[in-house]
Amino acid sequence: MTLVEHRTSPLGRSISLAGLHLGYDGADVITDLSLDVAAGEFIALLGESGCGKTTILRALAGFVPVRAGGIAVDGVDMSQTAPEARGMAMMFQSYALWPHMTVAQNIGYGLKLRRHPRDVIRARVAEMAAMVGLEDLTGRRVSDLSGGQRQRVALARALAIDPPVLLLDEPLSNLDAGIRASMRHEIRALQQRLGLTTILVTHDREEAMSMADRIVILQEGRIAQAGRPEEVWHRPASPYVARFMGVDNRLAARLEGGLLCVGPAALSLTGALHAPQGLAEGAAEVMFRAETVRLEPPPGPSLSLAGEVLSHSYLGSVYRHEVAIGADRIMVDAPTRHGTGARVDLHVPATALCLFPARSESAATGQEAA
Ligand SMILES: Nc1ncnc2c1ncn2[C@@H]1O[C@H](COP(=O)(O)OP(=O)(O)OP(=O)(O)O)[C@@H](O)[C@H]1O
Repeated sequence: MTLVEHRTSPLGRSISLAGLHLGYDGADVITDLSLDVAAGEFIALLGESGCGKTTILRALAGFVPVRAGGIAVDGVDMSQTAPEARGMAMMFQSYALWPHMTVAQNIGYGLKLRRHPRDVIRARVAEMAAMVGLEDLTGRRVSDLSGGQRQRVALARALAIDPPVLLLDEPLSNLDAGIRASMRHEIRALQQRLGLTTILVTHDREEAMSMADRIVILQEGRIAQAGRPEEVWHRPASPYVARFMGVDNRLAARLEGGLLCVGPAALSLTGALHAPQGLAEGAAEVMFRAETVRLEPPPGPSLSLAGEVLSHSYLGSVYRHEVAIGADRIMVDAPTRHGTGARVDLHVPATALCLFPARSESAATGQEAA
């Protein structure tokens, strides 16, 4: 019987971060961060290097002291609780395995620290090794394993102590692209089967999108947006989030009399085009993805722009063109190649446009886009 079959209810606990301040020495890294995570939910913390993702994870695990605010698990404050009493297992980017120990010794390490009887440890190690597909390698030293196998040992070790909360710090960043893709699915499937509350730190958008129930995008220690992958993808709350989610094209615009105007082009601000609440008339900016631009008018309303191709490159399934729109430059994907100097009529479907107040970088942070 496996670990999973023993269980009648999900393991995961709810986590509540309230007004959290974290930092090192004099400087605050995280300021006034609040976030509620449901039991069994998979959250991805996504953000640029240095924005404080790992600091949040380490504070949850009890390795970074809380300066102000609280960390509650199932409603019980844990901010002063010792790391080993928090019911959380952390899997580090480096895996932090013992190279001189065998796979079995590494997987059983946390159980040994907790002074479980030998036969219990032996049984649990066998169960965990089987769960991550390493049952034939339990006697091998970790130093003689591949990157993907080490990653599985680290995951098995983290899960062996039966943690209600799993903290993953860039767990896949040392793996090559092929293994990374399959491990994403494996970890996600395992997390769902066990019902673990999981918080993943990553700077990889695709990883966050493919694994998490909810993505929390951090910007300089604050939450820029938290939402389902579909929400942050289609309705980024700010230009920062939009760029982070791959919305690379940005053009200056104006809002005038219910119209969105970009140069000579105009589009009615109704129906498919969502404008942030309270967006005033006057200067604005519009953002969209290269792959949403069409060279033929699409069926619904669209913003039509005239441009000149400056350069192109082949991405495999499409050609990416750099196109001049007046003094601006945008990227446009097309199935066929358009040569340098070609004049092109471009159409961006209204549904693909993200509209923001002009120079709204900080002002729009954390606000709803639609
Ligand atoms: N032990 C430490 N002492 C002092 N400053 C630290 C320490 N650890 C991290 N920092 C600083 O805190 C800030 C946030 O670091 P953190 O590791 O949380 O960022 P991150 O978003 O996880 O970055 P990355 O994606 O590069 O891992 C950075 O400016 C970093 O230099």
